[in-house]
Formats: sequence, C-alpha cells, structure tokens
Amino acid sequence: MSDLMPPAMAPSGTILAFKREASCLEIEGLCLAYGDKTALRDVTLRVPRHRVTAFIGPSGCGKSTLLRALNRLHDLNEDVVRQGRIRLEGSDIHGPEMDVAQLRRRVGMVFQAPNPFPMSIYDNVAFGLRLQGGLRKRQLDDAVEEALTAAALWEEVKDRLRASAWTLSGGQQQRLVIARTLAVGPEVLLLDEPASALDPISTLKIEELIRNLKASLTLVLVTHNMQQAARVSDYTAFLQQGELVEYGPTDSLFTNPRLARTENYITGRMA
Ligand SMILES: Nc1ncnc2c1ncn2[C@@H]1O[C@H](COP(=O)(O)OP(=O)(O)OP(=O)(O)O)[C@@H](O)[C@H]1O
Repeated sequence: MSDLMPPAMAPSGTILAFKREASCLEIEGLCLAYGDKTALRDVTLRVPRHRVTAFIGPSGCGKSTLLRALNRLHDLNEDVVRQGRIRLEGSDIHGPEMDVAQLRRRVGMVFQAPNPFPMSIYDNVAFGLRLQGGLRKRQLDDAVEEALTAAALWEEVKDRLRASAWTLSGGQQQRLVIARTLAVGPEVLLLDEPASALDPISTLKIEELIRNLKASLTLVLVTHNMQQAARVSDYTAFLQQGELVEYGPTDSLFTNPRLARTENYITGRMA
C-alpha cells in the first residue's frame, strides 16, 4: 500500500503528503525567526521513515534552520522565536514529556566540518555510550565495533583504535563522527552538508554510507549540491526565502518540477 496520501487529500499538488503512519517526523506550520529576521515561514512537511530526504535551495533559504529545528538546536539561542509543531513518531518534541538530551540521542546530527573530540578513535565512539553508562568493557568493545562497521570505517581503523582521532583523514574523521552518532542508536540522522569539506572520493564514500544507512534509520540531508541530492535522496524539498516551495520524489522533482520557481533553481537560472 502506498505511503502517500491520495492527491485529493494532499494539501497542495506541489507538496508531497505522506500518511501520518509512514512519517517519522511531522513538521506543521513551522515559523521561525532570529529576532525580527524571519527564517522559516509556515513550513509543513512530513519526513518518511527509512528514507533519505534532502533539503535544497539557495543560500539563506532556511535549510539549516529547518534541519536544526528537528533536534531543538535553536534552544540555546534566546533570539529565536518559534511557532508551529514538530512531532517525532507522534510525540511533540517541544512537549513537557520530551527530554532534550534524549531527543538528541534519538535525532543525531552531523555537521559540515568533521568535529571529532580530542581523544582516541575508540573513545570518540564510546563517548555517548559511557555517558549513558551500564555497559561492561566487552559490551562497549562490541558496540564500538558495530558503530564503526555501520559507518564503513572499521576495516580502516581496527588496528589503531587507540590512536588520536586527529590522525585520520578528513573523510575518515567524518565517518568517525557518524559512527559516534550511530553508537547511541538514533532513529534519525540529520546531516548538514556532510561532504562539502571533503575530496571527491571521500564524498562518494559518505554518499554510499547515507544510502546504506536508510535500512536502519531515517536520514535528512541538507546539501548545496544538487547532483548529490539526486544521487542519494529519495525525496527532495525545495525551499526559497524560508518557504517550502515544492516537495516530491527526487526523480520527478529534478526531471519534471511542477513549478517554474523550482525549475529555475534546478536549471541554474536562479542562484
Ligand atoms: N544565528 C542566526 N542569527 C541570525 N540570523 C540567522 C542565524 N542563522 C541563520 N540566520 C539567517 O536565517 C536565514 C536562514 O539561514 P540558514 O542558515 O538556515 O540558511 P541556509 O539555506 O542553510 O543557508 P546556507 O545554504 O548558506 O547555509 C538567513 O537569512 C540567515 O542569515
């Protein structure tokens, strides 16, 4: 059975509407401003479970703001004013029951520049697990191996787990950060331009990893690189000036966009 709503029930012909039961994250009427500067305007979208969803759009359109809202990274910024609702598996992420530390374990985030901690490869991956506590040495070893394997890094580092994380290449560091995030068992992985600081070969490895990871979790990717969105994502949301303009299956959005605004952007007629 399709995960999509019948067109008559969808809010708009250009905005893809997943059924609630197929959605991992539901964003409803999200408006966000930094002080008096509006960054997101009434964004409504559902992110399907076990798929890769890409956010694309011109610089400053609000992609990162939207991504960061999904694990409440704006909480630390007192200037931010937010309206609207975000649900993770049906629970309001701003609701009184939601513990922010727990939310950030369930919704992990990887940034543009690899940011391993100043410690060994092993300790980076074990970091979150040690904070949670409760694992014996052997269980911790197994969990570290599992996370490094899931991040396609184990074979490259298994003989030097005690070496500093900073002895790794940039691409390996980014996969280490992904392993560190995966180690605590997230349901969602948010990736903000995860390959933009990397060389082409490292970029392809990250892209392959993203495609493989959707078997075990839901991924949301912000990228400037439209070829990358086309290569790795199942669904693409195009934003412009804080508004969700079009949201559809990646293939059709790139080959047959419904709106001229989308077409102008993807064909490079608008920066
Ligand atoms: N911390 C902040 N304080 C004030 N304004 C901000 C802040 N972060 C982002 N903005 C503004 O909000 C708008 C959206 O920014 P955002 O970083 O989400 O866009 P983006 O599409 O991810 O851009 P880019 O592709 O250049 O990274 C921009 O106008 C930006 O200048």
